[in-house]
Order: sequence, then structure tokens, then C-alpha cells
Amino acid sequence: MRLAYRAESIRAVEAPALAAGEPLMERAAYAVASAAVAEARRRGLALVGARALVLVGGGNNGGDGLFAAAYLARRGLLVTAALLRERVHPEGLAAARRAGVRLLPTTTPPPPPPPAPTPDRAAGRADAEASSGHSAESAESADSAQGVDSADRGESADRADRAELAPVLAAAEAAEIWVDAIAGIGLTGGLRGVSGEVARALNERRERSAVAPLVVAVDLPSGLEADGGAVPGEVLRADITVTMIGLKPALLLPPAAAEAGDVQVVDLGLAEAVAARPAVVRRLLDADVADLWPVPGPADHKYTRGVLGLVAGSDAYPGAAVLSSSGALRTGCGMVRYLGPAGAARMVLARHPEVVTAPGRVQAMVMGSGIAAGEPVPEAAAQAIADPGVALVVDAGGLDWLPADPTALARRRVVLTPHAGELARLLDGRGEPVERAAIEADPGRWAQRAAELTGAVVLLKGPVTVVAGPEGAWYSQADGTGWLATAGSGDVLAGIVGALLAGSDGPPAVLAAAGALVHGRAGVLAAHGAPITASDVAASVPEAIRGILAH
Ligand SMILES: NC(=O)C1=CN([C@@H]2O[C@H](COP(=O)(O)OP(=O)(O)OC[C@H]3O[C@@H](n4cnc5c(N)ncnc54)[C@H](O)[C@@H]3O)[C@@H](O)[C@H]2O)[C@@H](O)CC1
Ligand SMILES: Nc1ncnc2c1ncn2[C@@H]1O[C@H](COP(=O)(O)OP(=O)(O)O)[C@@H](O)[C@H]1O
Ligand SMILES: [K+]
Repeated sequence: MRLAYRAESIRAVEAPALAAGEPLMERAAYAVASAAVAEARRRGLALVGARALVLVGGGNNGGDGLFAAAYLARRGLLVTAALLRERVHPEGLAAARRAGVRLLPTTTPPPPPPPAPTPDRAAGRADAEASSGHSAESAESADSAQGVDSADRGESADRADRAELAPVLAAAEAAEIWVDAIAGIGLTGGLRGVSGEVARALNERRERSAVAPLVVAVDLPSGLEADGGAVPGEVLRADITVTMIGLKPALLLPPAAAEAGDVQVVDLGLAEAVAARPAVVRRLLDADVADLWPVPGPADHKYTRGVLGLVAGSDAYPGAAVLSSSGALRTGCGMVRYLGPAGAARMVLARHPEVVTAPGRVQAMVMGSGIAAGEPVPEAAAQAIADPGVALVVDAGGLDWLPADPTALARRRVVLTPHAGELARLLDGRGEPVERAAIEADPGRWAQRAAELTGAVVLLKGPVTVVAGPEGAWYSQADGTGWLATAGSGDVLAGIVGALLAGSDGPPAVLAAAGALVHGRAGVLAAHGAPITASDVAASVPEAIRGILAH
């Protein structure tokens, strides 16, 4: 399982270690430099003489970057550190200077107090330094700036303009490696001022360049806020993110996580301490799914394995009945009872003669797939909603059938499986109008809100599937492929999750996440890099499970 921790947990873990004098920053920096070197080698880059640009912010993230710059310089790279703040980490700066890192200030120091004004020289020095390469002198100008950190004085204090950024852009142009140490867990709000400008300019530059640089982010791609999945503004997109102590929520949650590239966790020797903190985002791996999978034992019979009821499909969308049945049957439960309209039932039986259409006891019920919004509640669905012993998977049109009072479902095992459009409708119906686009911009937040408002677990479908439980933690599964974006693939998922709820007493959130993993994997296996139908996804479910259980 991959686990992500809030920034406050990371800080709580690092504080005693820092107080005890553990050299966390040196370890972090060494890991960043090593990751950059390893990836550069993998790309066939000759290290000695290669150029690296380290973007340095004013906090400890910048400190990591400066120490990493020093390591890289000692490995023979030609390293430039762009100092995006007037004040940067002093020990880091000293280390970088000792290692021969070329230092490039970018901000103009504030005007000195009257009555003895002195010329504002830093920008001039930066320019001069850019052309002369005299690092020591320019470092001094950055070091000796007397003003408070620009961030402390608000946005207007970041007085870099395009001209002052020119040397940074020139250094970026020349560099094969960019190390992003602008900000990490200390960032609040979207990147402002010079940092935002640099990130924007470098993103543009990278899009245009024939040979893209290797971008290594320190802790987080700068511009992401650690604790959520939203992208609050410009973010410097990374190929590799080396993150310290533990994953941050932004590195697992969509859409932020897509900015981070390949994420490497460096525990800095604090793995045990961080494991004692609450994880707010989890990502199941195959071994986790294997551990929870309901594998039948010798004493099992079909009723102990669980019976799943299906109220899915309609005259308008009969295929959903077949697809959710297929998903459930391939996932494996003792019996599938199809309880939808007669026309769809005939189609289900033609494809799956093993499905039972007689009413009877069920452990779980899938309802709503292939049923339009606004349809009345079918009797079988109403009975299941009223029976606290039945676990529910509620999809599509079924989302309208839920009780308005969230406490009604509070102790039930209920999983809602909307996509963003259906979630927007659900939230609107509960007095929180929100656009589909806003949900897609922060799926974790809105899935969580829907969980609070309904009392159910909410599995929000999308390129990354987010599962939110009313207790306030997420699962985030990114196991699928874009080929899964095909009509009916969500019906298959509902069947998979339903079969898991029928066959296991496990907590619904983790079973929903396991269902998303299996569905995603089945999609990948079925697709093999080519288009698939939802039926193909269902057909590949056993192969996905076989691979997982072989773990
Ligand atoms: N304390 C330590 O020794 C360790 C710290 N670590 C590093 O330190 C980082 C946290 O350091 P800090 O708490 O100093 O914070 P950061 O360095 O992450 O961020 C603070 C900097 O970002 C600027 N900033 C904040 N919001 C901004 C915005 N919206 N736009 C532009 N600039 C903005 C601030 O002015 C400041 O310069 C971690 O992410 C990690 O990289 C790790 O090296 C582990 C050890
Ligand atoms: N780009 C993507 N990458 C991975 N999975 C995706 C992507 N787009 C959609 N999916 C998955 O495909 C399924 C589509 O479900 P849904 O939107 O309900 O379709 P339908 O209603 O037609 O069945 C969901 O499981 C979703 O997570
Ligand atoms: K960073």
C-alpha cells in the first residue's frame, strides 16, 4: 500500500529529528542529487560537463536544492543556482558556493533606507554574473541583501521583471537538468511573483524545446499544495519527484499527481515515525488486494460466497444489465440474481445462463446502472435500501433513490459510483451546486463532500478513481488506461464492486478501491494498447484477479 501524509504530519515527524541534530537536509539533498544522476545516466547523458539549473526558493525546500546543487557540482556537473528570493537558506548557500556552484540572484533588493541611498546593484550583478560567471561575487550580493524575505512582504515585494529573469531563462535553455527547489510543503496558494513567472516560462520553454530537460522536483513539484489534489496555479511539471519522509496527498490525488512524474520516496531514516501518523490517502497495490480477496475455501458453498442482486438496465439501456452481470460473475460470487425488467433479463440470460432471475435473499445489491436519472425506485431496489443487512452499490439513475438524511446510511455498507457529471447532479440535489469541471479540478474534495452529505462511501470515476469515506480518508487508484473510457465500462465496475461487497465483510471503502484496481487492470490487460469494449473489460477480470492472487 502506498500511503500519503498531511504536511503537518511530516513536520511533526521531522521536528524531533531536527532537534536531535539529524542531518535531514543533507540526506534529502543527497537523495535528490542521486536521483538526478541516476536518471541522467539512464538517459545516456555524460555527467561531467553536463549543465544543471537549480531553482532555489526561500525556504528549506530551497535549502535542499542548494545542498543538492553542491553534490551535483562535486560530481562534475556545471551547476547554476537561480536564487528566486533575496534570502535563501544560508548554510545551503555556503555549501553551494564552496562547491563552485554559479549563483544567480533574480530579485532586486528593496531600496535602502534614506538618507544614504546606495545604488540598487543586485540586478546589475545578476546580469554581470550571468555573463561573467563570477559566482562568488553574485553570491555575496544575494547574501548581503538586508531586506526581509519577499514572501513576508506580500506579492508586490517580488519585484523581478522579465528582464531580470532573462539570465535564468538562458541558464535553463543551456541546462540538461533542472532541479526544482522553489517550494515544497511550505507553499500556500498558487505560485506567486517571480516563482510563478519562472515556472510559467520554464514550462513554456520545455514544451518548445527539441530535447526536453530532465526535471527533478524536490519534495513536490513547485506550485502544488501538499495536502490536496487541486492544482492552484502554475506548477513546474516534473519528470521525477523525490519526496521526503513520506508521500504527500498531492502526489496521489488527481489532478495534482499528474504533475509529479515518477515519484520516489526518501524516508530520511524516519519511516517508523511517519508510519505512526494517520495516512490520509492510500493507494492499494496488488498485494493488498490479494490479502483482502474473498478466495473460497473447501467448506464454502454458493450462499457462503455471497449472493448479489442487480437492479440494472432498462428498456432504454438494456446492455447495462448484461455488463454489470458480466462484471459481477467474472469477479466471482456465489450467485447473481438479476431483478430488472423482463426484456433486459432475457438478454442477461442469453449471455449468462448462470444468472438467476427469481427474487430471494441477497447480501449486496447493485442498483441504477443503465437506468436514467429521474426514474422511480423499482420495488427490489426499495426493499434493499430499506434492509440494513444488504450492502448497496448505487450507480447512475439509482443515485436519486438515496434517502436525504445522511444518518440513514451511516452504519450501512453503501458505495456510490458516480462519474463527475453524476456527482454534480447528486451534490446539486443536496443543495451544493457545483459544475462538473470544478469536480474534475478537485475530485478528492468533492468526493469527500458527497460522502459527508450522503453518509456513504463515494467512488468517483475518472482517469484516476478516488474513493472517499465519511471518516475523511481517501483511496486513490490509477490502475487503468484511457481505453477504459468507453460506454458501459462503468457498469462492469459496478458489478465488480457489488460482487466484492456480497462476498466479503470488509470495509466498503477498501473493497471499492480493490474493485477499481481490478477494473483498471482488466482494462489494461484487455486493451494491450488497442481499443476495447466494456465486454472485453469484463472478460479480462479473471486474468486480472489471477495475476493479483499469484502475488
Ligand atoms: N527542516 C528541514 O531540515 C527539512 C526540510 N525539508 C524540506 O523543507 C521543505 C519545507 O520547508 P519550508 O517550511 O521552509 O517551506 P518551503 O521551502 O516548502 O516553502 C517556503 C518558501 O516558499 C515561499 N512561498 C510560499 N508560498 C508561496 C507562493 N504561493 N508563491 C511563491 N512562493 C511561495 C516562501 O516565501 C518560502 O520562500 C520541505 O518541502 C522539504 O523540501 C526536507 O529537507 C527535510 C528536512
Ligand atoms: N482516461 C481514463 N483513464 C482510466 N480510466 C478511465 C478513463 N476514463 C474513464 N475511465 C474509467 O472508465 C469507467 C467509465 O465509467 P462511466 O463513466 O460510468 O461510463 P459508463 O456510464 O458508460 O459505464 C470508469 O471506471 C472510469 O474510472
Ligand atoms: K519543489
